[in-house]
Amino acid sequence: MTLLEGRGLALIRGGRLLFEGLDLSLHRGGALHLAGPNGCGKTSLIRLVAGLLKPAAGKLERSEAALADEGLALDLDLKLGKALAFWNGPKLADAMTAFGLDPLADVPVRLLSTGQAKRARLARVMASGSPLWLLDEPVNGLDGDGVRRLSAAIAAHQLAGGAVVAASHVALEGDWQRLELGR
Ligand SMILES: Nc1ncnc2c1ncn2[C@@H]1O[C@H](COP(=O)(O)OP(=O)(O)OP(=O)(O)O)[C@@H](O)[C@H]1O
Repeated sequence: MTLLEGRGLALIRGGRLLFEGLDLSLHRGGALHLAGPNGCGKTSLIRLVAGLLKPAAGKLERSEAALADEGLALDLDLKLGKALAFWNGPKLADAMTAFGLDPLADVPVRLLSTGQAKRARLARVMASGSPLWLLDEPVNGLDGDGVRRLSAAIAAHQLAGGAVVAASHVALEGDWQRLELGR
């Protein structure tokens, strides 16, 4: 079953054509790595897939999706466990454990370190139970343990029939289709 299908996509930002005639297709268990130089449009494409930007041309269909980007989307004044619970994700407990966040459940979000906050963003996506994960630079800020946890979470998600789109400057563990933008 297809979780993401884009045909003939074009995107203009700041008056500049970032891409056109772009086709995307992702099935259950699939993983798509968006690569390319700074400014080529990786984040913009993730945001387009998330529905936050409109294509100038083309058609996009997708399943329910969850996005982890630079925005934290968590209440800074709440304890992490409460802040994540706000999203009512069906897999919250599993997601907190998967990203090693259980010991931080009572720490206010505003006190989290960069890497801890990154783990929280990723846990929010996993907790959502959404079949399609959209991850913008998911490895940035993670330590080795965090990267391993992310790889394991992605592999388990794929095995369960989910799919992932990730924009990343670094190679990601596992079997990814690669889409090079900016060529
Ligand atoms: N809000 C905005 N308004 C206008 N132009 C924007 C906006 N955000 C980004 N752009 C432009 O869109 C282009 C693509 O940016 P984008 O962030 O998608 O690139 P990227 O491939 O993710 O880059 P990086 O590798 O640096 O993260 C850039 O030229 C950027 O200046």
